[in-house]
Amino acid sequence: MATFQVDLRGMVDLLSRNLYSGPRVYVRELLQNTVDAIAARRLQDPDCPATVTITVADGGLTCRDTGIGLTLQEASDLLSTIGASSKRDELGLSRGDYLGQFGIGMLSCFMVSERIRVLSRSARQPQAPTVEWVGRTDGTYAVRALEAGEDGLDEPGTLVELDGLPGEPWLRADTVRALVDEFGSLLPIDVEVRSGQGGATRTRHAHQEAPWELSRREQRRWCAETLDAEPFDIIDLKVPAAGLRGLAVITSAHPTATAHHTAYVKRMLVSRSAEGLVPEWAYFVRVVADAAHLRLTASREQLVDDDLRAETREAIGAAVRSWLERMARAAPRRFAEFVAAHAVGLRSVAISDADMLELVVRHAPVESTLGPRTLAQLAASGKPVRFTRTVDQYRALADVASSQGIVLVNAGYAYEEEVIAAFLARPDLLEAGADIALVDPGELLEAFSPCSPAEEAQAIEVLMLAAQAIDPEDCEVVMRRFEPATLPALYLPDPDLAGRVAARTSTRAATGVWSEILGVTDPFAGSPVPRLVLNRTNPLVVRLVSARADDAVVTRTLRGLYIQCLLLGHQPLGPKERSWAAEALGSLLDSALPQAQ
Ligand SMILES: Nc1ncnc2c1ncn2[C@@H]1O[C@H](COP(=O)(O)OP(=O)(O)OP(=O)(O)O)[C@@H](O)[C@H]1O
Repeated sequence: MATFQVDLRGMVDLLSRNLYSGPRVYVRELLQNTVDAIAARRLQDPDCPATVTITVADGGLTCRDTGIGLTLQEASDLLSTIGASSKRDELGLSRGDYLGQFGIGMLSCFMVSERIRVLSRSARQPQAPTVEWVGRTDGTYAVRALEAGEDGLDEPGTLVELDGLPGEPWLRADTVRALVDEFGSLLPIDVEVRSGQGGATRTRHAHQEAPWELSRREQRRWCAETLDAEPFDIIDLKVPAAGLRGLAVITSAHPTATAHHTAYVKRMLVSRSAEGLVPEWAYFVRVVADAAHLRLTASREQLVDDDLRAETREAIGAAVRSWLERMARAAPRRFAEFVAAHAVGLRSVAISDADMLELVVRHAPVESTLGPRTLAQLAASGKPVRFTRTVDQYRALADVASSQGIVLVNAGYAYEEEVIAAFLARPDLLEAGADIALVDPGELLEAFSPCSPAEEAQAIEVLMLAAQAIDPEDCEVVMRRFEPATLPALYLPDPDLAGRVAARTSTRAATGVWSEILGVTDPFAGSPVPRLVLNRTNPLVVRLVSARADDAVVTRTLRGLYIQCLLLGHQPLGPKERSWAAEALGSLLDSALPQAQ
């Protein structure tokens, strides 16, 4: 049977240049091999030295470790076969003790060097001579045992030598130091970087404490420096199935911001933009963690999207949820602060996420005429609850609704109405018998007491004048008795006013032409218009209907009341309404000032 032919140069190119996000990862692959080699040597000699020395000189780099080293046979088999690794068991499964598994990491060095030279002495065969392996980007290699008298290694371990491409910036000493810090700061081995004349400049790296090993105060400082933000809170994370230890940092991130998590595996940095570690609803969480058992992609730059990662995500979600629940119970003020900072985000997620909806319904208060209340509390209040679509409607109707025993909810802020709709569609969350609906001005009007026939008769002239003073298409003026008596009039806007006005305007424009041709009538002509309800219990209204004032005065008063209601309800004023406002104010000032002599 024939076997695949491999174009070696293409293969080397593919695995070195195209697998990784950039050349910088060569430092990580070198470090990782040293860590694995030291781990392997420790299995037979727990007290063996654990040091790595990286020397940057003459445009090249060497990396010397005190690891297990390689025999001639191992060097031929493992370094010369793409995909061969000593870090898998007989069944080809990755071994938990090691970081490597794919047998390709070394090839990443070809991104920065045409040639890789490895000198190695096996700790298993201390008497054997040093082995030399030299590989090139064209896929050729040579392996041999050094002759007596040749410059080999004095002690077991491995030295990897990279020539460096001419002018290669990734091999500059400061870059190498930064990369060692980036990938290896938490590693439990001594790493030294030497540079300058005779390796005179020496810096020590690694051995740093991980963020989750620091005190809370240090963790906060770490967050401020690394995540560029003061955390709202920090949660300790432990997910034994994934061997995960870390922190969930609660940030003020926006739901649309991409969640970047920092993932380490066995204390080696995998990624600062790891994905899939928290459920979508927890968009405000940034995870910093080490997860020994999570699988990595071959480039080792992302976590594999598998069942274990999903299980881990669930567990982290549960930890965040119980943090939220705990805070809602034990520190309501702080919780309110959190909800206020994330109100829009939490609600936007709640619309499509059942768990978040439950949380929002139970813990996030909305503005209501009873004060700030959660939707769950309102549903359990036993009172009719009506919500408004805009903040202005809420302001206009709040007092009147309360006096009618109706609880009014302001659902005028982003996503509030959608959250209420989602809540109403969840019978499992909704209290039986809860009465929650969109406010209907007609319903409010019906709840007002009608005037007596005598009062009606008395008001008939004023109401007829009203139909001339204010265009009935803009607003219909009616009279009722209602509380509070201090309120002379109430403006009941159509809950869908904005949409209706826009539709009517466009229909008017269309029907202007079409009604003539097709005889089409304005479909909005019969729809409910906003109403101005005069309050017969208010002394000013009583005076208006009982004193036979001049028509002009009645007109001005009615328009004045109308403008006052519009302003109170933050309704927009058109040019006509603005001129009425000026007129009303002008006549007020006029009557207040003494007449000129
Ligand atoms: N510093 C070293 N000391 C001892 N053996 C080494 C060293 N570097 C590489 N090796 C040997 O060479 C093999 C191939 O290394 P390479 O970095 O290509 O792959 P890997 O580490 O096994 O897996 P991965 O591709 O996941 O990194 C290793 O399995 C190991 O046996």
